[in-house]
Amino acid sequence: MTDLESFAARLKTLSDGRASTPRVKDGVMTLALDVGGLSAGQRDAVAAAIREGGLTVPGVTDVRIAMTAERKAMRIIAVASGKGGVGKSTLSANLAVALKRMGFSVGLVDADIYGPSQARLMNSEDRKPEARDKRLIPLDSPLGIPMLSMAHLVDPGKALAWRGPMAGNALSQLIDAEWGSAEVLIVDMPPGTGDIQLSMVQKHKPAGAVIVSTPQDLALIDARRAVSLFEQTQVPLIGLVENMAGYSCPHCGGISDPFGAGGAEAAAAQLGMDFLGRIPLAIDIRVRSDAGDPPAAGEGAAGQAFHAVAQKVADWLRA
Ligand SMILES: Nc1ncnc2c1ncn2[C@@H]1O[C@H](COP(=O)(O)OP(=O)(O)OP(=O)(O)O)[C@@H](O)[C@H]1O
Repeated sequence: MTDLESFAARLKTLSDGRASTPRVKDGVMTLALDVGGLSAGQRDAVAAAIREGGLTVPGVTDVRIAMTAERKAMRIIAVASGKGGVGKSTLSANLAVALKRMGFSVGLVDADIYGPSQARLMNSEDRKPEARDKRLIPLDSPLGIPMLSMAHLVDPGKALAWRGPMAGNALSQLIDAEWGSAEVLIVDMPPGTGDIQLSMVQKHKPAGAVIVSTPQDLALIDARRAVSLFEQTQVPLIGLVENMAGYSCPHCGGISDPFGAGGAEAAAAQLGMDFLGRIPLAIDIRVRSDAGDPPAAGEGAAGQAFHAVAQKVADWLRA
């Protein structure tokens, strides 16, 4: 076996079968690398390993890699609620995880500029993204979902006192980052229906919106406001998710409905929207979210509820 042949055999492992057979001419090694489905970080790591390996082949002085990928246009899904604290971030994280498990190439943006929580939910705190050609490179979270949050850019616990345009610019930097081959970008929107939300929707034109609400009347009134923001901007509504529905007492097993029952499904029907499902109010969801371990990564009851919602979103994406 020649040195080049033995490198070609090693290349299979180095590139996970993504590289073509290398050719060498006048000391220059050339090969093609399929980077479809890889994040920018993964792509750079594979290319660096190939380059390093290629230069060990006697006579090779340069390694040129042509990266190829079947690029699909990335579709933004905005996850929104009229009011804060209803579980929009929890749903966004779990939706991203569940869609990835279904085979979608997913990215996640925490657009909640003033109260970012995705770094905690996805266990990627204390990390800083790099930038290339003035574009941010998303971080690879432990579950393999590239993501960006304001929490990665500012010191934890430091309050942001930004006016609308500054916050809007920061948000655009997160959305316009180097998302590589991500086909779906889940954007956890800031709560409310003000200027920041409107500018984001007008500028980045989400392919669809998922609205989250608790079954409570007040939350539903706010959810209607979010619906109207997307209707006014002609963003298709994928559907409504009812979060914190039906609490199962871990002691007696009885089910209670602290925020009422069935309100969100009725509201979805009134608004002519699809109802995407119900996520129970469960201690497990709160505990796992705080621990950076999204329930959708597992098989438990809470995970199943998120998977059922994600399945409807996947059907919408494929339709
Ligand atoms: N179904 C649920 N069961 C139990 N706890 C939940 C559930 N959904 C969310 N929580 C908890 O409620 C709190 C608020 O959730 P989350 O941060 O997702 O809401 P949010 O709408 O994104 O809030 P904000 O607008 O402030 O960012 C978190 O502590 C979260 O763990």
